[in-house]
Amino acid sequence: MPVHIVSHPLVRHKLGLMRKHNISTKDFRELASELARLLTYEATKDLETEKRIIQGWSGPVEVERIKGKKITVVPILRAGLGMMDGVLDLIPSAKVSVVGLYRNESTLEPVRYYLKLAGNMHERISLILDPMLATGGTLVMTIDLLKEAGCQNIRGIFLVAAPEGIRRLEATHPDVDVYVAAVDEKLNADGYILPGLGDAGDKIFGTK
Ligand SMILES: O=P(O)(O)OC[C@H]1O[C@H](OP(=O)(O)OP(=O)(O)O)[C@H](O)[C@@H]1O
Ligand SMILES: O=c1cc[nH]c(=O)[nH]1
Ligand SMILES: [Mg+2]
Repeated sequence: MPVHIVSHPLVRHKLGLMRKHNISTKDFRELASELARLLTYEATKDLETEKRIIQGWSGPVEVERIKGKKITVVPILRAGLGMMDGVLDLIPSAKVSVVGLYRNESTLEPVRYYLKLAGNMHERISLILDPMLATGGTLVMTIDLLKEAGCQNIRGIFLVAAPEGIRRLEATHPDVDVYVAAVDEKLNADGYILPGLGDAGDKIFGTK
């Protein structure tokens, strides 16, 4: 199943705080980062580990470490940057691949303006970060770019998703799993999620 709704009480509580009208930039930013950290915990729970023996304080001890593919974190500019610190808290050695896309306000189609991916993408797990999955156009274009670069293991972390975006993801990239704090009701005529969070980029960067 490509959509995982993370319903931990801390996630539900923090998302509820983010929905408040007139929330401050500071609070919105802090909560976006905290939620990203919690969602990362879920999005990485199937990573394989391998056993090895190390010298512990009382002698040799068997420990585990993450095996195989390395993770690259993929924030989608701008708003995805607001989730990056929380994710890197848990995966501090991850390489960062930056995808710059904005949504054309009239057509709602994504427009690409920047791309800088880590090397050897075929060896990596991509963890896409964006607070909002609305029509899904931005996510689909990002996955297209990652697959073109050779990445075969892609997952995404979003704070809020719309059913429309999830349907589009399932139709185009059913191999990609997404982890979300909530799936909201629908999109409005301007392509904003209802009840949603409003414009997440503006709220994280304090622009209007
Ligand atoms: O699913 P979609 O319909 O494509 O919409 C979602 C995209 O829209 C927002 O970005 P926006 O274009 O506002 O850019 P910003 O992050 O610079 O504010 C959001 O952060 C997603 O990237
Ligand atoms: O609800 C939405 C939809 C797209 N982008 C946002 O920031 N919010
Ligand atoms: Mg925006």
